[in-house]
Amino acid sequence: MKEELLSWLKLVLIGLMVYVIVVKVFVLLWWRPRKIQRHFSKQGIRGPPYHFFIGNVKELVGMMLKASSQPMPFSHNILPRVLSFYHHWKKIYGATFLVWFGPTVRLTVSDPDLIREVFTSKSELYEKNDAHPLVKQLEGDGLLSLKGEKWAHHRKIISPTFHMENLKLLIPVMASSVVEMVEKWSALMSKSGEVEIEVSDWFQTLTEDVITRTAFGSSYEDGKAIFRLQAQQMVLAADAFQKVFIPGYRFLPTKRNINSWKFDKEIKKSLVKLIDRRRESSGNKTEEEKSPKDLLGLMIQASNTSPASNNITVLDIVEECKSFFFAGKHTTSNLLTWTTVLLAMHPQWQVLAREEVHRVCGSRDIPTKDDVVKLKTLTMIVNESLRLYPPTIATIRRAKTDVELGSYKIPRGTELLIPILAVHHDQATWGNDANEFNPARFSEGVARAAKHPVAFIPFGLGVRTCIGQNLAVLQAKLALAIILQRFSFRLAPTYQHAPTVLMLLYPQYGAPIIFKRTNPQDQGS
Ligand code: HEM
Repeated sequence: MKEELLSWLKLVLIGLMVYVIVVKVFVLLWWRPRKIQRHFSKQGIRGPPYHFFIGNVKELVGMMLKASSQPMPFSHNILPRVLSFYHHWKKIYGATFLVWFGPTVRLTVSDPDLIREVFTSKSELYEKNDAHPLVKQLEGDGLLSLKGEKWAHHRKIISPTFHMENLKLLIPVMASSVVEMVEKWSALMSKSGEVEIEVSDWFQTLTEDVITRTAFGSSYEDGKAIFRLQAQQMVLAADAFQKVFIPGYRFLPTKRNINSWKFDKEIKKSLVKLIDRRRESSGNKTEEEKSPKDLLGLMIQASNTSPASNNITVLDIVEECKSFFFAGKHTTSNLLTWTTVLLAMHPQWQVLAREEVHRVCGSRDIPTKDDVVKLKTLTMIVNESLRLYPPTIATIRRAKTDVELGSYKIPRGTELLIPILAVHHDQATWGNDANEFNPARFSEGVARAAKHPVAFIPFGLGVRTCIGQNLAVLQAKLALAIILQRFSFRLAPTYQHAPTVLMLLYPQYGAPIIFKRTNPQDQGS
C-alpha cells in the first residue's frame, strides 16, 4: 500500500514537472512574444509577425542568402545586400521596428538622437548583450564582454596602451612591418613592374603583427607563438560557428573540443612562463621607460599593485589577450582592404592622396609620426571608408530595467539593435549623395560631416567606445601612406564587388588589386 502511494506520488510529481515545463515553454515561446508585440504596437511600433519558436529567422536567413547569392554592381549602395532584412522591413514598418531572432526580440534604433541616449546620456540604463557562446569563446572574457566594476578596472589599466603618445612610439616598428610587406610585393613583380595581390590576406598578416607588438611589446617573439595558438583555436571555433548550434555541445569531449582545450592549456602555460620572465626583467627601469607601454606589461604591473579584491589574475591576462586579438586583427585589416578597394575604384582620390604623401614626407621613404598626423586628405579618405564600409556593421544593447527611450517605453530585457551601416548610409543625415564616395564631406572634421554629430559611429560611442580606434586609424594611415609612396593601383579584372558579413564586413570573393611601381627605376620597395 505504502509502495503504491509512493509510486503514485512519483507520478504526480513527474506530471507536475512536465506541466510546469510545458507552461514555461508556452509562456516563453507563445504568450510573451505576443505580449511584447501588443506593448510595442500600442506605441506605433510594428514589425514582421512572430512565428512560434523561430521568430523571423527563416525570412531573415532567406533574404540574406538571396542577397549574397551574386555580386553587385560597382556601387556603394551596399545596405540592401549586407543588411537585406533591415532594408526590406524598414520600407514596410519604418526605421524603428521589432524583429524576432527566435524568441528574442530586437528593436532597431537608427535615429541619431536615440542612439546618443543609449550610448551616452542614459548609457547606465543599458548593457552589452551576452554574445553567442561560440563568439564568446573567440572574443574571450576581456574588455569586449566584461561588465560592471571588473570592466571599469580593466579599461582603466589598459587605456594607457592606446594613448596617442604611446602609440606613436610604435610607428617605427609598425612601419618596418609594412615595408617588409611591400618589399615582398616588389619581389613578386613582373618585368613590367606590376603584380596582382589579394590584399585581404596580406593585411591580416600585417595587422596581426602590429597587434602582437601592442599586446606583447618586447616579448614579441613569444607573443607571436601565443597568438599563433590563438589563431588555431579561432579556426576551430569559427568552424563550429558555421554548424548547427547545440547548447552544451562545447563541453563534450569531441575531437574539436579536445584540440581546443589543448590549445587553451598551452596558451595559459606559455603566458604564465612569459609573465614570470617579464616580472624577472622588470627591474631594468631605463629599458622600460624607453619602450612603449604594452598590454602585457600594464597588466603585470597592475597584478603586482592592485588590492586583493581587484586582483588581476593570469586568467584575466589570457582573456584580455584573446579580446585584443579578436577585436583588433580583422577589423583593422578589413578597414585597410576596403580603403584600398575604394582608392582603386576612385583613382582621382588616389592621386590626391599620393600627392599629399609626397608633399608631407618629401624624400623620407618612411613617414614619421609627425608626417602621419599631417596627412589630412588620407584621414578624410579613411573616414569615408569607415562610413561606407564600417567593419562592424551593427551592435546590440540590452535594457537593464524598464526605460524610456525618446518617447518609447521599453520593457526590461529588450535588446536594441543599432545598425551602424544603415546610420552611415542614411540620406536624411548624409544628404542625397549618401551612397557616393566623397571624402570631402569630412573636410571640416567628423562632427560637421553630417547633419547630426552622432551619425558617424564606426567605433561605437560613449564609455564603451572602441579602445583601439587610435591604433587602427594610425596603422591604416601609415600602411596606406607607404603603399601610395611606392605604387599606383587598380582593381584586378577578377575583382567582384560583393560586400558581405560574417561577424564583420568583408569582401565575399576577396580583393584582388593590381599594383604598379610608380617609379620604374625603383627595383626595391
Ligand atoms: C577599424 C578597426 C576597428 C573597428 C571598426 C572597431 C570597432 C569597434 C566597435 C564598434 C566597438 C564598440 C562595440 C559596442 O559598442 O558594442 C569596439 C570596441 C572595442 N574594440 Fe574595436 N574596432 C577596431 C579596432 C580595434 C583594435 C585595433 C583593437 C585592439 C587592439 C580594438 C579593441 C576593442 C575593444 C577591447 C573593444 C571593447 C571596449 C570596451 O567595451 O571597453 N578594436 N570596436
